[in-house]
Amino acid sequence: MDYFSYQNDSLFAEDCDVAKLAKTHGTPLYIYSRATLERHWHAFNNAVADHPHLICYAVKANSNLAVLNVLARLGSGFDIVSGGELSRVLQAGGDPKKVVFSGVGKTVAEMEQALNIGIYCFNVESSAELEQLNDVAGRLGKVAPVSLRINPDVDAGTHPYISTGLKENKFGIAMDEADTVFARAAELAHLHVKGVDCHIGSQLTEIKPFLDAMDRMLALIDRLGEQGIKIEHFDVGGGLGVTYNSETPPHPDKYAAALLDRLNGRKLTLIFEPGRAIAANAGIFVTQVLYLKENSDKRFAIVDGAMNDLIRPALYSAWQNIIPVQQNDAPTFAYDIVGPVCETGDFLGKDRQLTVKAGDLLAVRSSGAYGFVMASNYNSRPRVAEIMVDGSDDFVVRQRETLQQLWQGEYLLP
Ligand SMILES: Cc1ncc(COP(=O)(O)O)c(C=O)c1O
Ligand SMILES: N[C@@H](CCCC[NH3+])C(=O)O
Repeated sequence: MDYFSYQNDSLFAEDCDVAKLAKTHGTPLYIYSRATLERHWHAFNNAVADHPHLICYAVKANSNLAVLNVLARLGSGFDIVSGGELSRVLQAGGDPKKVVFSGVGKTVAEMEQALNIGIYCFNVESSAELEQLNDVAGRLGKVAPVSLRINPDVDAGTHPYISTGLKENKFGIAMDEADTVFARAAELAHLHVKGVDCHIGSQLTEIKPFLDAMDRMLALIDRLGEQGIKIEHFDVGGGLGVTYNSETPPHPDKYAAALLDRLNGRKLTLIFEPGRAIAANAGIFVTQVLYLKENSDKRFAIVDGAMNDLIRPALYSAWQNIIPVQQNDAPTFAYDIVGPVCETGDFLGKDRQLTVKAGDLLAVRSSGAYGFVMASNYNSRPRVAEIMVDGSDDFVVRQRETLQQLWQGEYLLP
């Protein structure tokens, strides 16, 4: 079931006419579907329903308060990477007791904030961070719950910029140091060792790399058990891919079944940190064609949305489907869909077969994850509005930025 589909040639988001939303709220515009977010979260939660688990949505994928609130209402936990994300989770009604804190560069202030609030676990990524966290917890008279993020050195088979589980990547503690760092963690007075975690990359479309990583992590967990270090949970990270084009990532059911099979009866709570798999296909980015331009080689559709609004195509050459908001049968031509930003890399798609004219609306699909959250004000472009649809209702969940907001906090010299 696709909550973004055509009714009489007009694109709908659930029961809302996308063209009408664009007219009411202007373009460019992000539109999210509540039903899709909920379905994707339940897909994970149901997949492990019979096993102790926690689904910690990766806030970085889409941190709009309404998105977090929809998931918090389902009982979701959250994977955060900053004090800012922790504050957002609280603001959205999320339960701090279900928060795991990842990231290679947690500051003392962020550690203090999370310890004072009382989160589920810190995912510690280096020896230096471990010592720092122990000191901070001691100073506050607290015991920090910790999991060590281990870099299993497996190839996730994804884009190099979003691969995180190789030795050459900055993430996690190297596997060959893991036993020593765990032993150190176990003897530090202000830490309580709870778990082991890994996250090998994003947009994985095969189960095998996950299982390769899991085998190495389970071997570590078994060794730690023999040393008397009891591990309560295994956090498998996020990374499950989505269909942007023709990828066929496993359904969470299949993915979880394979992991549970590998657990082989071990009594470990499983933690999942899905971001993209929950949010990407729950959102579209709507943009309007400003001008058509052609030369002897190329046709361009110049649209009002740009790389500052949706950077994935420019940054990773990511392919996202671009579809008309109003379908028709007229002949199609190959267009590069480009934005107004002064960069050659400013494109949303290249060589797309479309029928378009100035004024038409286009929707870039799969834009709910790593879309708005990566937006910038480059070229002094205000960040766009975000809408959430729920059946036939639509809600502004973030207002379009104003020009005044752009230079708020900037000052002229006296
Ligand atoms: C530690 C951690 N957990 C979870 C995620 C979410 O990843 P994804 O959106 O691919 O599920 C990321 C980002 O890759 C991450 O770095
Ligand atoms: N921003 C990336 C994913 C990064 C994953 C974060 N650890 C993307 O759009 O694909």
